[in-house]
Amino acid sequence: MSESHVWDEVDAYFTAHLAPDDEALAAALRDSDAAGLPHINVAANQGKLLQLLAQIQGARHILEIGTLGGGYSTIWLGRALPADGRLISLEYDPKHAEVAVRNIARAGLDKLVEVRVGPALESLPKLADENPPPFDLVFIDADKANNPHYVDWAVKLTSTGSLIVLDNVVRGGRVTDADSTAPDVVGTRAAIELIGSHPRLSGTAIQTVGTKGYDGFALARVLA
Ligand SMILES: C[S@@+](CC[C@H](N)C(=O)[O-])C[C@H]1O[C@@H](n2cnc3c(N)ncnc32)[C@H](O)[C@@H]1O
Repeated sequence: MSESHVWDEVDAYFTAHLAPDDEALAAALRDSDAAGLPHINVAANQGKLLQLLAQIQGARHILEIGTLGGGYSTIWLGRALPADGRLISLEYDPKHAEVAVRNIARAGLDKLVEVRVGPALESLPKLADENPPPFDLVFIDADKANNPHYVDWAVKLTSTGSLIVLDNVVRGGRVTDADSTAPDVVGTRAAIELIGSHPRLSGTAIQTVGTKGYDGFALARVLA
């Protein structure tokens, strides 16, 4: 039996009052489960944070790297968009993408959201070749080893005032380990240090605790 923590109850309380799942979000998680996909989506109150950040940005163009099958964060973010907005979500695994596309359609977001299948480092240059309008918000939540490359691409595909959100930056505390050779730690450290030293980024990182355990995220604003 898994241990119960006080923060699980606190998250349940916050979520019930501030970020309850509706039918489309609950069904997305159910379908993702039924397809045997891992439970590595953001928590509901984190999804609501992403939605609020997109709304605060007045986002019309959102880029997500790492869709998963629920399309769960995608749905939270997609709901922040105006009717002429656009969200492009990049997903490596065709099975994840297939389940996500169904969930996104059930949430009524298929006109606004496009899931592109393939390794993000191949999808990103293709996307750049299309000369898209700058993305107002980029949510990075895929393979952590490539985090510095994703931050780099995010800077290229955004403009002054855009927001970059990088998820899961704590790595169970291992992010402090400069000697680590674990790809997720090395990638996350490189991304944090890139944000810290980049002349066009102003960022911070926050540790969190909740239903997803001990975790954290970084935010970076794109400067002129
Ligand atoms: C943590 S999950 C995304 C969770 C999702 N953002 C949510 O909160 O609902 C990470 C996803 O990134 C995908 N991924 C892993 N490596 C990738 C890559 N190189 N390019 C694109 N997607 C990748 C995985 O297949 C997985 O579906």
